[in-house]
Amino acid sequence: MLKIVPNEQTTNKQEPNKQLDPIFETKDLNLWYGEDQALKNINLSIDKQNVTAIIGPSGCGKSTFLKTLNRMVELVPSVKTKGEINYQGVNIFDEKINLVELRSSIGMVFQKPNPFPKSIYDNIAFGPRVHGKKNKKEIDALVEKSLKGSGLWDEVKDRLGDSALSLSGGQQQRLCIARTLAIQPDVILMDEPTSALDPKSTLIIEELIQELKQNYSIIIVTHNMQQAARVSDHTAFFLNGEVIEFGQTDTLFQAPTDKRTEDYITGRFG
Ligand SMILES: Nc1ncnc2c1ncn2[C@@H]1O[C@H](COP(=O)(O)OP(=O)(O)OP(=O)(O)O)[C@@H](O)[C@H]1O
Repeated sequence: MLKIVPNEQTTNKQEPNKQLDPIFETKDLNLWYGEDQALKNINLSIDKQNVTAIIGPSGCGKSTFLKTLNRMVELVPSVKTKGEINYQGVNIFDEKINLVELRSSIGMVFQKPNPFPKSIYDNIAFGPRVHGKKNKKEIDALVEKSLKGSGLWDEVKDRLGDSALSLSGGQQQRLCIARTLAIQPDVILMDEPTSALDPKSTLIIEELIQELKQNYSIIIVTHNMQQAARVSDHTAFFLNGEVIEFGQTDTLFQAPTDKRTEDYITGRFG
């Protein structure tokens, strides 16, 4: 959790049974790698406890946008940003922001499953331990809860001491999701989480995304338009670093308002 008091805008919208306020609002967000501009005037409002898909052709800035949401993109030294990203009402570029807290609030799952070469148990326990949890019972409970949350518990509960590398690719990706859940985030960023998986494992992860959105806000980059249509509530279409169209997924796919969106989703380019 970020320990910065949210502004009024956030607190006064927390009414029961009403659409929750946005988890992210970007304002005139621009980003450069050196001299090359990768994001141009991005203004998006992303809902809480929703799945938002980011689609668009290769090189249009999808991953850059995703990694900007928890400032991971700044690991590239040449990166410069301008504009705002308000996360629960707090601008993440504010100098008071603690990046460790920000990144534990906004977890990330990558394209290729990347478990540590450790046991299944230690993969999940690693993050909580780094964040200071020492109590074995507490860590055991968190490991179980996280593996249940990613739908992997029943498959691994009798072999928690086995190497994570002994799991299948799909299981490894669910382990990586469990590892993210163990940090107790509010948001899960997913960068093409199923592109390295077979259709069956893909389906399992897509079903999992539907369950996870009850408790988390999910933003997923995908090249697969059917996947965006299946799993997301809202979709943003990016092109050359700009958001061309953003809206309800059904509307964007069935009645796009911009010709470029239509051309992309009908496979005319990209
Ligand atoms: N580390 C980097 N250094 C310099 N330029 C980069 C870096 N990462 C990305 N870029 C450039 O920024 C632009 C957007 O890249 P990005 O990876 O965000 O696109 P993408 O839409 O996610 O592409 P893909 O679908 O191929 O993964 C591209 O022109 C890319 O070459």
